[in-house]
Amino acid sequence: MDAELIAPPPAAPAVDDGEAPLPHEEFEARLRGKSTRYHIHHPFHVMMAEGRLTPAQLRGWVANRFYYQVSIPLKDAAILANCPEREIRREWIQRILDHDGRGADDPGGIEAWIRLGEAVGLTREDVTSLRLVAPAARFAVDAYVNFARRQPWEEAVASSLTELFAPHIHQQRIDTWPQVYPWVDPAGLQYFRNRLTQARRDVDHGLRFTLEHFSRSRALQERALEVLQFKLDVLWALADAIMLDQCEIEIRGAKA
Ligand SMILES: O=C(O)c1cc(C(=O)O)c2c(n1)C(=O)C(=O)c1cc(C(=O)O)[nH]c1-2
Repeated sequence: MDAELIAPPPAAPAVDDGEAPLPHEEFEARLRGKSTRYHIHHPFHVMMAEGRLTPAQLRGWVANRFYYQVSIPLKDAAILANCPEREIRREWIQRILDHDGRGADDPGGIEAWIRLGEAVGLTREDVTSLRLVAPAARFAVDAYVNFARRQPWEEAVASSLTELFAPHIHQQRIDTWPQVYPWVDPAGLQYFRNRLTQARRDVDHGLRFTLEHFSRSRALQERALEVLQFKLDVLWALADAIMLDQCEIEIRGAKA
């Protein structure tokens, strides 16, 4: 099954409708203005930051989110496969290495997420087997990978720009978890620390490209905003899926 249905409609051709493109500063402000729809505002993430998740719920989030972690390199490989520009590929390939790792000295983000799993009390096998991943979480993440496979690579680049807002949520976890979840081994937070610099570097590149490429017409700029909204919806749907999964587990537990 794939999750194509929640992807936005195919791109409209970049017609010159007479409206001038927004200046870069204004276009960037519109993209950044999408932060109000970021999953940091989702009730599950609000509860997480306030320390209101039970250990089982926090473990459920880590286990489900692992499916996003292992899918990001597939999404980035789809962008590489569709992109004929060597300069872009040279930069973009770093993202795959960040997650997959470069060898023993740099085991990469997927390994760091497994260690986060261990820090919250899961086993490596609990995480890597994907047996705790809810069906709707898979659907949300697959929609993102399928989008990158099927849509123009330039749109897939723009869809990664939710990372504009990610350093804030990573920093929030680094700041709050030691107080509100003192039972979590702090070594497990290394994933979030690594992402602070990696996400900023990714965003520099992705934003520069998006501002240039999509400013060729006002219609293209609107399309970039639509694509960013699609990705925000993927993250929101993923949080919905995880929250509902935790409710279902509790209901089953109460019945048992
Ligand atoms: O923990 C988060 O809330 C969060 C959000 C996002 C995001 O905004 O897409 C990413 C990440 N983390 C992340 O760790 C990561 O590596 C990442 C890559 C991408 C992407 O779209 O290419 N998003 C994100």
